[in-house]
Amino acid sequence: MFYLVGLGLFDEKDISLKGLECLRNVDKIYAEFFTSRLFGSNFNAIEELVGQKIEILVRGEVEEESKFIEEAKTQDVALIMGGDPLIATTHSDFLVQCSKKGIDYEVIHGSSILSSAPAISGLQGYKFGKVTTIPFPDYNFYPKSPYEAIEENLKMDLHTLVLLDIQAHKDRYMTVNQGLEYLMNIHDTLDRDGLINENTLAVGIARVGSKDVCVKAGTINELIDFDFGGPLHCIVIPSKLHIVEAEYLVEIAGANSKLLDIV
Ligand SMILES: C[S@@+](CC[C@H](N)C(=O)[O-])C[C@H]1O[C@@H](n2cnc3c(N)ncnc32)[C@H](O)[C@@H]1O
Repeated sequence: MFYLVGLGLFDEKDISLKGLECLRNVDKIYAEFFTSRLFGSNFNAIEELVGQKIEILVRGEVEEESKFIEEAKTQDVALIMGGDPLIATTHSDFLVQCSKKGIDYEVIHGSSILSSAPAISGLQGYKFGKVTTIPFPDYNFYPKSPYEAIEENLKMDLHTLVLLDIQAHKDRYMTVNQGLEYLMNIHDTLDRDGLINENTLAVGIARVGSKDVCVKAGTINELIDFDFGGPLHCIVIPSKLHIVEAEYLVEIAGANSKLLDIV
């Protein structure tokens, strides 16, 4: 049997009781931490909680080799990861592989950044459009697509959740500041008036799921040098606000109270 188990957002206490029961009973546990990571936990704490060793896999071992699927023919094997296993990851492919090979499987969901970041931003979940991710730029690689995705959402009065790149093998986790800088660099290269500029309202969010969660709203100009603290970070770019959303951003997320005059 093959189990896909989401660990949730921040530390080992975010594992559901169902997930914990499963992990205490399987023969083997593998982990991938390149799609997300629990920053409030260390690996030993998870091993101690589930009572057995866990093997961490790198991206190639997960996406190309998938040896855990073969092993699941004869044993109970679990693959664990941060967040929800089937949201913003390619892990649905493992279920397809299991189905084709006649291997039973079960998914144990975890809290996902895709619901928790919109929730803690105070904006209405059903008013979010396409999610986008800002990648770490590289030589000849600086895609405009994240900027354009936000623009498309803004044109339809939809908020945007912006995820930020993780390069776990290099221990690099993009910050809100780097993400906003990326958007401003794209803005500066446009030969037209882009919809996102330094006066655009943004919400920087850090460490969702922890007691130390940070939710700070302001213009890009105000947030670009703000210290959001340790990882993980993401950004929300709000579109047209309802008064209830604006009140939350002012009261909870420290936005300038002038926001209430313009909704
Ligand atoms: C690919 S997504 C994770 C998807 C995961 N399967 C899920 O359901 O949450 C990873 C990105 O989400 C954001 N993220 C994940 N957990 C976070 C957290 N606790 N606080 C803030 N941002 C987070 C970061 O931008 C990170 O790079």
